[in-house]
Amino acid sequence: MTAQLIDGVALARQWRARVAERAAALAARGHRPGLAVILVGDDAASQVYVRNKVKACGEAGIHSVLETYPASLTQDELLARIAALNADPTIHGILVQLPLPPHIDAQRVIEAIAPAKDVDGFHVANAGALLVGQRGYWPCTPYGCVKMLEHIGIELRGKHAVVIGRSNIVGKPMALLLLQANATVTICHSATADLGHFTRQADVVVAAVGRPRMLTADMVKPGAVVLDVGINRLPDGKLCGDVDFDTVREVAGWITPVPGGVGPMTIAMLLLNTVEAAERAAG
Ligand SMILES: Nc1nc2c(c(=O)[nH]1)N[C@@H](CN(C=O)c1ccc(C(=O)N[C@@H](CCC(=O)O)C(=O)O)cc1)CN2
Ligand SMILES: [Mg+2]
Repeated sequence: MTAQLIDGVALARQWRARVAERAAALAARGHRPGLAVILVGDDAASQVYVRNKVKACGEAGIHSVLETYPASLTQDELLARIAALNADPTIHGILVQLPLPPHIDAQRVIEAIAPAKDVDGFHVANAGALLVGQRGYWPCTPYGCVKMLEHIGIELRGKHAVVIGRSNIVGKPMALLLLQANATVTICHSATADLGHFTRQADVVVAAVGRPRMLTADMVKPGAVVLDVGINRLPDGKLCGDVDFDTVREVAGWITPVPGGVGPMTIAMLLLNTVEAAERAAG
């Protein structure tokens, strides 16, 4: 059996078109959605991601402002910029691209963003809202994974989902979203003994560890859905996921590629959260 591919590029395109319709409807009422993107430092990958975000905004009819600062920017200077954007009525979403330079406390910066404008869903108020099932903003990568699972029509109730990774931006929110969909959820991480013991029981595996091709075919139950959140740059410059795609695709029922899987959905969900924030502000 060869797994069916979940095409993140095509699904993201569909979501971006839906966002564009909602943005146009808001603009017609005089409420053009606006996103501020802040980049500190010169991380090459981050530069690509913020450029892609700004471009995607333009295509969806979302106004965007890109603020780039040198790595020498102080934390207080960054906090002052966020305070100004919090007070700017033309801006509905604010995101600070991660990672930040080491002299800046990322969590302190995230907590400075008004929760209503935190379209990354990283603020503790949004994390708490997800935990207790209240309305808030969901982090874009796990949100994109949920949309992919909905798209393939898998019923999660009673299924066993294994999340590999426990970061605040992917692993933990992913586990909570799967739990909300009535899956039985196991979180595995770097200290998990015998990872394969867990993943072999999984109907859904979400790999978000940042270790190239660590999930191999012998660790996957035949027919399972495998979502690969990893984006690893190999020494030869090629990109690969956390999943050993070529072998796992022979066992899994569904699989996401890297590139072209979860990554494009992350940006589509950022746009969705931004248009949602603008709708909420417009009333
Ligand atoms: N403030 C944030 N910082 C970071 C986030 C985030 O959601 N908010 N996530 C990641 C980076 N990221 C978005 O910011 C991101 C990474 C990758 C992709 C993507 O589409 N990747 C492509 C491949 C791109 C390439 O060639 O390098 C793919 O998977 O097809 C989108 C968004 C960390 N920081
Ligand atoms: Mg830091």
